Amino acid sequence: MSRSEDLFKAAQTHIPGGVNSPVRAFKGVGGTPVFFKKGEGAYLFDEDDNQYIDYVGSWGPMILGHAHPDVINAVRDVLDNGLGFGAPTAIETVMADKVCEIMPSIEMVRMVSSGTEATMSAIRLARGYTGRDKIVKFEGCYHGHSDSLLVKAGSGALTLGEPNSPGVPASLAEHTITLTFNDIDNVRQAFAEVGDQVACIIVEPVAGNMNCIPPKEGFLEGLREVCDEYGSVLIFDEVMTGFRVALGGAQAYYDIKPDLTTLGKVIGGGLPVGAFGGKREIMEHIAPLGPVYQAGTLSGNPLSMSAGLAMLNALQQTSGIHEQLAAKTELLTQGLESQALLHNTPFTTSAVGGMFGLFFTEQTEVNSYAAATACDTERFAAFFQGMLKEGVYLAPSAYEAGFMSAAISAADIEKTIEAAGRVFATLK
Ligand SMILES: Cc1ncc(COP(=O)(O)O)c(C=O)c1O
Ligand SMILES: N[C@H](C=O)CCC(=O)O
Repeated sequence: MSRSEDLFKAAQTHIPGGVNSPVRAFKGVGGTPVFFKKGEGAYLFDEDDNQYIDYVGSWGPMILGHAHPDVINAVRDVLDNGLGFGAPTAIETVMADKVCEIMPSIEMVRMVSSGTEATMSAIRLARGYTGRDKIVKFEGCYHGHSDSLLVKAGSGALTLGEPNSPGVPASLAEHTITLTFNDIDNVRQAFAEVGDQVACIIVEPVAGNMNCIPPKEGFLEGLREVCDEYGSVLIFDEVMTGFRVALGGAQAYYDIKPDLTTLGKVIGGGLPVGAFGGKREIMEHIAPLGPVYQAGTLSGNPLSMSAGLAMLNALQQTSGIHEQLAAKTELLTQGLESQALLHNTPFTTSAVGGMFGLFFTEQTEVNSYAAATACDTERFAAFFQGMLKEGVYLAPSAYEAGFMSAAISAADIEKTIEAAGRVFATLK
């Protein structure tokens, strides 16, 4: 790790905390962040030439594994034509058609450059469409770092202990109502009081930014009902779950139709992309069709569109890929649970499709923010460091989901489980 240590030291001179996104700093697990130089299939290679089985996948987009030839070649094919024009290109329509085909709740879609932009724009659209200011989100859910959404947020904000970020004006944060994920009674109660002022509910249909917490049966259905009753817009933030838990995302997996959907990660094949889309009636309020302004110089960038389209085509054309991802995730989580049991470590897991969670807890199931934040984060940190030494790269925070890729083999999973056995044996 000596080169990573040197690089981290050098990075801190001109980059705040030495990283360009806070979770990368390893504050939740201690030690020095690993500096990577290459990814290939299931593996990452660091600057010291160590190899790791990767269960982060760039936080989700590398669903086919790193440097997948279809994606790399798609980028190569358009590279020589120029990197962007700030004007329409044909591939944007192909992408829009593909997204609408895969997710039928989306009748129109607008491309942006990150998940943050997607959720920020969807919220503005919901406000503009309904003429209401208040929004509802859930504690521990993360929807990027726009002001309205950095209230009781998950991911790095939770890892660093700042779920309510300084810098967000109180006069803006007061419009964000934060409720309890998986508690539909809490939602009904809040709507009984102020429902007619609520522009939208935004939710991660599978919460992946406070570890990985699947929705309880009836929770998402309840949100749909409440939004219908009060005329609020239901936004599924599928930046993580889209094209991952099923080709059609969590909305296909749970068979619930949101009004708007936000996308990111997979849709760019690893390049910076986001998107938001949904009902035509709502999307027609976006400029230039309607008055709600939203724009982006780099939106629909040809490289990102080509990479994303290659990814979506590969996912669509590889039969059974999501079933295989789910089966491999199950193999991993069950194997880890067995090893933990063998070594008397209180531990449980969650899994939805190609997403999973690891919890150091006596509880057998973790389905709330309170339960997730009651888990033993010190043990998680020790486990993380042990696994890193064993050549397994997990998300460097107890408040992040893990991601399976199609490139990870049964043999890689077996190696991971054996490594975990050795690490569990060392945990106090
Ligand atoms: C569910 C969810 N929404 C939104 C975002 C924001 O995406 P980005 O980091 O691309 O801005 C993320 C990840 O960061 C996410 O996991
Ligand atoms: N949880 C985030 C993405 O889903 C982690 C990525 C980041 O903030 O750098």
